[in-house]
Amino acid sequence: MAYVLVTDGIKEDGLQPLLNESTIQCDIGSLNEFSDRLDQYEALLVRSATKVTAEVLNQMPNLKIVARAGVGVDNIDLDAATKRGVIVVNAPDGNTISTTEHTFAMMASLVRNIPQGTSSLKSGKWMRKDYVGTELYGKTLGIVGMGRIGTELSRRARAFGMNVAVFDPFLTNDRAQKLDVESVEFDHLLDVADIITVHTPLTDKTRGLLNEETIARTKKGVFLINCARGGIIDEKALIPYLESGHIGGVALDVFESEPPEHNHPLLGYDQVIVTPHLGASTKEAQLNVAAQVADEVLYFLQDKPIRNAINLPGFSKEEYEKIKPYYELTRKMGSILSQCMKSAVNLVEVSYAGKLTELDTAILTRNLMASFLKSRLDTTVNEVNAPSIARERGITYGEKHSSETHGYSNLISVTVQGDKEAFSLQGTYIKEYGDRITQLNGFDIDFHPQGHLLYIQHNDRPGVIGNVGKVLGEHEINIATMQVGRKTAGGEAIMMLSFDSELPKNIEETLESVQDIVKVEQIGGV
Ligand SMILES: NC(=O)c1ccc[n+]([C@@H]2O[C@H](COP(=O)([O-])OP(=O)(O)OC[C@H]3O[C@@H](n4cnc5c(N)ncnc54)[C@H](O)[C@@H]3O)[C@@H](O)[C@H]2O)c1
Ligand SMILES: O=C(O)CC[C@@H](O)C(=O)O
Repeated sequence: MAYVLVTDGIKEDGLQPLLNESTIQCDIGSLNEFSDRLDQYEALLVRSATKVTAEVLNQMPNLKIVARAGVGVDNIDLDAATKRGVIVVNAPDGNTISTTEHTFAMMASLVRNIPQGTSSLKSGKWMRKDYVGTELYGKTLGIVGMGRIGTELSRRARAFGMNVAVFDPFLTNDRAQKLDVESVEFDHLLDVADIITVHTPLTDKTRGLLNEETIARTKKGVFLINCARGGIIDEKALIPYLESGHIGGVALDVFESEPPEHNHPLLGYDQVIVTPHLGASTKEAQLNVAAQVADEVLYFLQDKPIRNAINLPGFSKEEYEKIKPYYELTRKMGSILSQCMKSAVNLVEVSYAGKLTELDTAILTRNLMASFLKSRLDTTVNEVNAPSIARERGITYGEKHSSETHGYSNLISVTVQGDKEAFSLQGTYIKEYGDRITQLNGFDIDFHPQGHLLYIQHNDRPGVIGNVGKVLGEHEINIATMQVGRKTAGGEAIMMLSFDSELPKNIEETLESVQDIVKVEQIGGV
């Protein structure tokens, strides 16, 4: 039975895939309510209220996946999760339309004083002169961050006859042209926009993007909107410009601290309209994000591919199908390399050739590194934390795509480099034969990496192979397969033997005492 905890009132209708699964027990409530059982959960589903801190992760030693029913993962300590090997997934597009529509509604309300008019009329006044608005038609909307929401918003703004100027360092000219928007530098956007709306994540680069200095550059009467993350617009910086009348109005759905204090200075200004982080609060969005994360968690618990991991390279189902056969091969190669090269390693180089160059191989390299490190360390290592663990241990690794296929349709070549020695391995996947190791430390060889293996380096002399057979026979060890390889007659040679069962621990020493044998390594668990 897998235990899953669902918090923050994630919409139950969307959780059906998890609730209907007989091998999963889903508890619904808060971390506090289930504090005596936190150690049993493998999956945790949250919206934004639950703070998944390093401390919470420590209280959940069995946790393997945190799923955020929404986009922003700023309530999750990603570094701590990654270090622990906990996968973090989100629901990246389930609430895009709702948040776009909310932003648009905020913009329309802001320029036409709708909230102010509503409360004034409800308080018994009829103030038509005070609430003269501004048309959207013909105005320039400045969008900072042209991702999912920025893009959807630009379409709606164009439909309203607005000009759209966009700043996003990752936006290509081609895409800007297709979307019929003008891609501009940030300073230019500040100069030309009548309304500025931010749709970036909150990062070190975007925190305080609109601050005292940058707001000073904006047009007099500018309207500012933040339905992304509190802090992208510096709240304090707004005050002098609201006082002076430079800013025409501000619409905020998000705040630096949520909820904002009831005497928050911005709440006192009539030109400031606010909603309590309602961007994603529609029936449709909540159903979408709940269903998206429920599917992801279910797939994960069933060992199926997940698509929206934040701390793993993402790939589609189609890509996964293509990558699957090489996944097992890279796992085995990592394990063999780690066991053959017992000394300290400071560099791992992975090269992909043939069909593999058409794929996103980053996940394969992570898998290989995880398997390589796992054989050496006594901590949880997986594709998520392999990069940070390698860094911590001073191991640099990299991958490249190469044209050297050596006649195979696909080929993975790995070299691990230490201070004094290096070790290399090549492997391929052949549909009819499965995974094969085709070269080991420069020796051509061909074996299926499976079961208990013995790697022997020796001098190419008559009788060595017979002596190995004799020693193993004396220990009643039955050889399943044997492969030999050499570079030149009478020079260095290797043997790779496989066995049906585990070998005695001391067999390496016994074999190393045989004449002309240079080195023996047992390779287990492949
Ligand atoms: N109010 C809500 O309820 C609500 C709901 C959903 C999303 N959000 C927030 O909205 C924001 C946007 O969401 P999205 O789904 O469009 O994200 P997204 O990842 O699709 O888009 C973000 C865009 O910002 C751009 N960007 C990053 N750094 C930038 C920088 N320094 N300057 C300019 N552009 C930069 C990226 O290139 C990307 O195109 C996020 O902060 C998300 O958390 C809020
Ligand atoms: O859970 C929510 O309603 C907030 C969602 C939103 O901020 C997000 O980042 O997806």
